[in-house]
Amino acid sequence: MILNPVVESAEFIHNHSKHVSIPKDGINHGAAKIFEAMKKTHYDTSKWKEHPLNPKECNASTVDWIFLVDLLNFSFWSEIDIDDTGVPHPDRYRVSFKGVGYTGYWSMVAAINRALEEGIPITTPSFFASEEQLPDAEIARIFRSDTKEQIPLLQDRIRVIREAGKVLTEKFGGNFTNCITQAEGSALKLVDIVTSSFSSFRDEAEFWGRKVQIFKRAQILVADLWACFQNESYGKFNDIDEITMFADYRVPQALYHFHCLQYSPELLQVLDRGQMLPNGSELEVEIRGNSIWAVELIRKRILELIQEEQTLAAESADSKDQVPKMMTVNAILIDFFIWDFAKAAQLDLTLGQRPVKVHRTRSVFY
Ligand SMILES: Nc1nc2c(c(CN[C@H]3C=C[C@H](O)[C@@H]3O)cn2[C@@H]2O[C@H](COP(=O)(O)O)[C@@H](O)[C@H]2O)c(=O)[nH]1
Repeated sequence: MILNPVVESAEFIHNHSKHVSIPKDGINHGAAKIFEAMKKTHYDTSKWKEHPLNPKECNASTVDWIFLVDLLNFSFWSEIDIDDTGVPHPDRYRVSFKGVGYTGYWSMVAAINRALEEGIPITTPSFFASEEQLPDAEIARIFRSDTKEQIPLLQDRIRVIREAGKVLTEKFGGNFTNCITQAEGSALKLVDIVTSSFSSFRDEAEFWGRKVQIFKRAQILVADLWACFQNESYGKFNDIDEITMFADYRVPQALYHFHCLQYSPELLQVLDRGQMLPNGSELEVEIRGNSIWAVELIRKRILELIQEEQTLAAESADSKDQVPKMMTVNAILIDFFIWDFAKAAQLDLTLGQRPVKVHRTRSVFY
């Protein structure tokens, strides 16, 4: 059984952190709230297809779509929209698709869907590998904005697109489904194949003299396959529960809101001033590593709550009653739930009783 290096890294970061800590009472309180809300909304993998921009069909071309989306799933915070309240600043980067204007993560997805509607095979690796078929200027046009702010890190996006297209074409027969086949049903093996084959997915840092793995985009790539295909076909994994939360900049903000993270006064000042945190810096690694560790603790606590419920139900239910089916809860569903909650409640997160801004790091890793 392969162990997830990200779990071990997260615990190491947690145990060596000076500016970020995890209050135990916060975990118990947050886990109870999240568990109740997940039960109420029957939060499971079927939610993935509900978003208008996520594909409804699940086949090999959906795998291409998920690969490209998670290849580009990084760095959407705006230099213009500094309040970031969820009511988008009119000038921040925005892409309209089917009459709806999208900002943040969804703006990138909207741009890809718009290109496909325009008949551009943007998700085909042999196409996006080729500068002849797809010049840089055409990639810039595909990610064009409704407003004066352009998509962040456009040149890096072009670079990672070319690298991924080249590696898929030269090493994996031009198709990510071949990577999935090589993983032989193991989510962790697929994360390992992705992070060792594509440098833009190798999201790790030096911390206290050792390498720590975060692997946010590689893990969310596997998670999106699992959620889309609902543990069937290209999304079938026998160790999916080993995947951790995805250390972005939005979920840490929500975890702080849920009292599951505690920040030092110095760190709070850095965030409040909107100071840039370099990728791999001590403060940034502490935020990301403790976010992963906090979700591991939340998951453990939720599994205890489910166990308590099952025992109670078994004791009180007489023979004919059906003991309620234990819902699947893993770090992926907790993460997706928190992220969707954070987007829906962004106003409250930024203006609430414990307002904290997202940390500002420019990086291709998240
Ligand atoms: N931890 C975590 N990070 C996630 C996602 C997603 C998209 N997930 C959707 C797909 C399936 C789920 O059901 C969600 O509906 C994007 N991100 C990250 O957020 C940041 C963008 O934020 P903003 O600028 O506010 O849009 C950026 O770092 C991006 O990489 C997630 O799920 N978890």
